[in-house]
Amino acid sequence: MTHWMTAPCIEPDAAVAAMAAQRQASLTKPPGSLGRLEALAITLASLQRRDRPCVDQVHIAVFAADHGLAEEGVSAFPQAVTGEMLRNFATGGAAIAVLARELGATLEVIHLGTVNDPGEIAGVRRAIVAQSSANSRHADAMSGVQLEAACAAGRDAVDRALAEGADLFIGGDMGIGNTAVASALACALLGEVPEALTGAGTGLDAAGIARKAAVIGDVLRFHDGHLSSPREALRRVGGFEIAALTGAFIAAAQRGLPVLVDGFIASVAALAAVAMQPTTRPWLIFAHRSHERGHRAVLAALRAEPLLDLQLRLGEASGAAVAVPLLRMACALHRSMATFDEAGVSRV
Ligand SMILES: O=C(O)c1ccc[n+]([C@@H]2O[C@H](COP(=O)([O-])O)[C@@H](O)[C@H]2O)c1
Ligand SMILES: Cc1cc2nc[nH]c2cc1C
Repeated sequence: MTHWMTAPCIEPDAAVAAMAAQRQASLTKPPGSLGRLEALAITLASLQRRDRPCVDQVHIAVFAADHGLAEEGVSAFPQAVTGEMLRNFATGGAAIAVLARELGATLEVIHLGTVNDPGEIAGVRRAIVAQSSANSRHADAMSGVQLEAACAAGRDAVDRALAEGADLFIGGDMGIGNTAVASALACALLGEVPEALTGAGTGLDAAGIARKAAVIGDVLRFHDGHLSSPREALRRVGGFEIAALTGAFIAAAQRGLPVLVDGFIASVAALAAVAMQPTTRPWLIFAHRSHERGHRAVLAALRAEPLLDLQLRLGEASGAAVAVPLLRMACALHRSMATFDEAGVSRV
């Protein structure tokens, strides 16, 4: 039996795209003058299979997990922060909580496992895979069973989004050490050297980045010869929240729910998703270029041109949330502008 993550995704509707393109051409503006906002509206129309797309209902799922690799000193922050941030997400003080409120978006936080587990927190969904992934410098980051559980947690979040009637899915990440993990996975998927894809994360200096790249080099050597399958690469060198995002992106594309992809970590999950099931790709809209070194190469590999470049490097879905108003504007223009005929304006 084929695994659910390799089942094909829904195809965007080319007929609706053609109708939306025709409408764009009829609106009172020089053709093409609204630039990428025009393409955005047409893309959303083809994904949502409606002539007038909308992004009123946005579902944001933030997946939090700890990483065994963090014990190698690859982050500027202590590992305890992952668990501590769970409460901050739930009580509304985290950046994504503020942005979700501004957008009127649904925010759910999914706890996949932390070393300092804060226990039950109202507003945080427990889907514990393990306290942490294992240290991929010396072991597989996770077992096959753990990989399945993490990917299914992402798929389940998409199903909740659909049950709520979401127009758009956003996935976010929280996990100290996860830029190193994402860099290692991106190196495995792209055949790149660590130096090309290793950055400051939460704020390492140049010496810290060099040490982090050396650790990633060790990780890649330890798993050498076993990273050619994207699924195996995700299991051996990935993390629970990255696997959840990978599962979520594939599930969203299989169910026909457009995705707005956040920064570096989410984009590496997108890379894994597209490697596992290439028909995922049309469902992914890339929100921003993160300041994290490596994001540019990952976006290039995905042939993605992100909407924003604001030097954000926070993660937790914040960059995607910031881009939602652009999508809303694109839809409003597409829906509500007058046509040349309606306004009695002369065409060329
Ligand atoms: O998504 C990004 O572009 C991004 C870039 C740098 C850091 N982060 C966030 O910072 C944490 C990982 O940083 P680090 O230094 O611990 O690897 C993790 O919680 C991410 O959400 C996120
Ligand atoms: C405080 C803090 C908040 C975060 N949110 C996402 N990654 C983070 C990393 C840190 C350190």
